[in-house]
Amino acid sequence: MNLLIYKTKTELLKDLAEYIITIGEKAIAENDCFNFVLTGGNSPKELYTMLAMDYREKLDWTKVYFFIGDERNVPPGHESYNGLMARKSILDPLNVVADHVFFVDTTQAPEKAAIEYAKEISTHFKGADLSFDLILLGMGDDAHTASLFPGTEVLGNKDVTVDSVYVEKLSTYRITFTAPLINKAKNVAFLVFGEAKAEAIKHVIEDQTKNPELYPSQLVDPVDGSLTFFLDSDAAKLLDN
Ligand SMILES: O=C(O)[C@H](O)[C@@H](O)[C@H](O)[C@H](O)COP(=O)(O)O
Repeated sequence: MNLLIYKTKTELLKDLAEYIITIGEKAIAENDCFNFVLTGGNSPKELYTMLAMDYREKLDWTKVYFFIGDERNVPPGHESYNGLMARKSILDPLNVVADHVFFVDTTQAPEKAAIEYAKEISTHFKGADLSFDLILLGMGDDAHTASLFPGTEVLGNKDVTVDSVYVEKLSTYRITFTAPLINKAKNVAFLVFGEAKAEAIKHVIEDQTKNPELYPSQLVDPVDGSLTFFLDSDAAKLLDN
């Protein structure tokens, strides 16, 4: 596990953008494509815009396939649909073509949407191991990641798949990568900044005895891949030096 702590969010985002480009270049050199899973939420918006604007010429974006690690149970045009945020901040500015975008079809019921999304991903990987080149993750102040929320059934899903889950505290369904699917990735990177996340980060990174029911991000432990935390000093403030 790599722990990278930055004084400012700007420094963090620049380094993370360069990290993403480096992984993309390697994936394209090796397999002529870069399978890149975006995180939802607010944290990545600035990063996505930076990639689309400042790093437009730094990667052959036509070789990138974009996925989303979790989705809310709202229509695709809804303002809180993660896919819409991704379209606005990076996909449309980079003119990404439709068949390079794999998002959750939330016009279907959550369970069906999850099954369909898992099928699409499996078809994309032509039945081979579902091993993404990079999965970008955010983290909530309750230590959830993707839609792996504390105390939810999906935490116990041992399948390498996409699942639907009812999240009591939000009174809504979510569709999410399971922890085993995340852990199949070649590289996983958390993007976490701000003081509100400091308590969660401390538990996720420093707890000797893991308690993933309470701190689901502790489930992220790639089988063969790399795990890197990109934190600002506020999010890292409770960590022992
Ligand atoms: O659908 C989502 O909201 C995300 O995938 C979720 O896991 C997010 O990464 C965290 O909730 C952090 O969200 P912020 O970046 O908005 O703090």
